[in-house]
Amino acid sequence: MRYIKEILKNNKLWVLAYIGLGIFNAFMANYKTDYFQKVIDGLAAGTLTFAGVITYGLILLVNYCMNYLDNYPEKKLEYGIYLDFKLLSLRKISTIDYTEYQKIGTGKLVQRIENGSSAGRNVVFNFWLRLIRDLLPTIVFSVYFIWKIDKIITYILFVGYILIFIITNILLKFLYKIKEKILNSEELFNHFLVRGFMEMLVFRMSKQFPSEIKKTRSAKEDIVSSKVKMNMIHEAFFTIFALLVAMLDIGILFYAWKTKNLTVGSIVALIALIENAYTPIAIFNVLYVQYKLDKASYKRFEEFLDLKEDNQLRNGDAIHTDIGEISIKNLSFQYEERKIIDDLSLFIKRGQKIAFVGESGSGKSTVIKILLGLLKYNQGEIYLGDMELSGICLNNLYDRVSYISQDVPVFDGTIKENLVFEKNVSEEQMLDALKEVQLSHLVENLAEGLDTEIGEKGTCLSGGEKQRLAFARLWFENPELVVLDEATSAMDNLTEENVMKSVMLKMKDKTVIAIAHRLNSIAGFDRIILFREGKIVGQGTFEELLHTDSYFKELYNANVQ
Ligand SMILES: Nc1ncnc2c1ncn2[C@@H]1O[C@H](COP(=O)(O)OP(=O)(O)OP(=O)(O)O)[C@@H](O)[C@H]1O
Repeated sequence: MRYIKEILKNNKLWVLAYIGLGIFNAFMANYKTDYFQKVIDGLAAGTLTFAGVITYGLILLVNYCMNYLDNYPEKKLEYGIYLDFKLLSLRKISTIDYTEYQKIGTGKLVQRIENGSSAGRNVVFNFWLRLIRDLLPTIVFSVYFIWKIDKIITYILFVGYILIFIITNILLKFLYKIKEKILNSEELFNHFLVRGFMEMLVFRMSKQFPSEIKKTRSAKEDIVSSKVKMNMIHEAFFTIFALLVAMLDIGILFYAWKTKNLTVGSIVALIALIENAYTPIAIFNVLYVQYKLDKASYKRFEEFLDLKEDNQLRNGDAIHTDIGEISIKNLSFQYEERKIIDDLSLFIKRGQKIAFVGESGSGKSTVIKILLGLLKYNQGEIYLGDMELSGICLNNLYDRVSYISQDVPVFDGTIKENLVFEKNVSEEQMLDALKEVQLSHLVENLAEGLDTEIGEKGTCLSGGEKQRLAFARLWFENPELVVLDEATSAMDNLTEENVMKSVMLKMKDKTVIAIAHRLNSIAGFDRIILFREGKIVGQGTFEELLHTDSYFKELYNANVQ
C-alpha cells in the first residue's frame, strides 16, 4: 500500500477535486429524480408553477455541466496513476540490488509491470476513488430519498443488498482460481514472446521457432479460455442484478396497486431511485471482485517494487581520496553455497595498468563487479585509496570510474547520446573522439551523422563498432579508475591494437584494470594477474609470465593457435 499512498499523495489536489465533484454529482442525480417527482405530482394536481419548471431545468443544467466537468480530473487521474506506477518500476531498476537484478527475466518482468500498473490503477482509481466519490454517495442519497417516500421499500432494498453479497462471495471463489491461472499464463506468454524477439538468431539457427510458437500458442489458449470464463461470470453479476431490480419494480407496482398509498410521481421516482440504489451496488460488486483480482496482480508488482535495494548507492562516505590505488585483502565471495572468489589479495598502485587473465568462469568479472560495488562481499577488505569500499557512497564512486561492460556496452539511442549522454559537447569534440577509436568513417557515411539511432542493443552497429563507441565515451569522462571487461573482444587485432594505443595514451595517468582473453592486447600492461578457480595463481609482466608460468604459456599457446 506504500506505493499507492505515495501516488495518491503526489496527485493530492486532483484526488480531492475528483472526490468533491463526485459527491456533488451523486447528490444532484438523486435530487433531480426527487424533484422530478414533485414536478409530475404538481402537474397531476394542477399546482405546478412556472418557477418550478425553470428550477427543474436549472437542476438538469447544473447536473449535466458538472458531469461534463467531472471528465477532466477523471481522465487526468486515470492516465496519470497508470503511468505513475510504470515510472515507479523504472525508479526501482535504478536503485535495485544487482544480485536481485540478475535474477529478473525481462519478458516476465515487462508483463508483471504491465499487469501490475493497470491493476494498481484499478485498485486506486476504479475501486477506492469510485467507491468514495461515486458509489457510496449515490447509495446514501438514493436510500435517503427512497426513505423519504416509503420506509417499507427501504427495508426490502436492504434484504436485496444482503442477497447480492452472498451471491458475490460464492462467485468470487471461482474467479480467484481463474485469475491466478491467467496471470501465470500471461507471464509465460510474454516470456516466450520477448525471448523470441531478443534472441531471434539463436532460435532461428537452432530451428526452435516452431516449438517456441507452439508453447506460446498454448499459453495464449489458456489466457483466452480463462478470460472468457471470467467475463461470463462478471456478466452474470449484471444479469442477476437486472433481474433483482426488475422484481423490485414489479413489487412496487403491485404494492402501489394493492395499498393505493403511492402517487404516480412517487412510483416513477421510486423506480428511478431503486435503479440508482442498485446500480451502484451492482457496479460495486463487479468492482469489488475486480479489486480482489487486481490485488493479486498488484501484489506481484509490489513484490518487484519491494525487491532489495542497493542502499550504498546513495548512502556512505563521500570520497576524499584518489581511488586509483587499490588494495584487496583476503577477499572471498560466494553465490549462495558456491564459492567463486577464494581468499584473494591484490595491491594495485595508482596509475598502473593491470590485466586479469584466466580461463572462463575463473572469477575475473566477479572481482570487477565487487570492485564496482555491484556485488557485496562480507569476507575480506577492499581499500580504494585509504577508504574501505563498503563504506563509500557508490554514486560518488561512479563519478570517478569508467566502466565498459562485457555485455553490449551501448543502449537504444543516437550515436551522440551513446557518446556523451546528456552532456553539452561540441560536434567537433565528438568527431575527434570518434577518430581516436577509428570510428570517423561510420559517422561520415551516415545521413543523420551523430543523430543516427543505433537501435536496441546497438543492432545497427557491428560488435566491434559498439565497443569502440563505448570506448569513445572515455574522452568525455575524467575517471581515476578505468575498468574494461573484455571490452575489445569483438574487434579485429589491428583495430584493437590501435584503439588500445589511443586509450592507453589518453589514460596514461589513470589506473586501468582490463579483463582480456586475447593476450596480445595486454602485452604492454604493467602487470598481468592470473586467475584460476577464484584464486590468483600467478602474476608478473607478460614476458615474465611467458617464461616462468606454465598456465600462462598454456593460455598463450591456445590464443595464438
Ligand atoms: N548470478 C550468478 N549466480 C550464480 N553464479 C554465477 C552468477 N554469475 C556468475 N556466476 C558464476 O561465477 C563464476 C565466475 O564467473 P565470472 O563471470 O566471474 O567468470 P569470468 O572469469 O569473468 O569468466 P569469463 O571469462 O567467461 O567472462 C562462474 O562459474 C559463473 O557461473
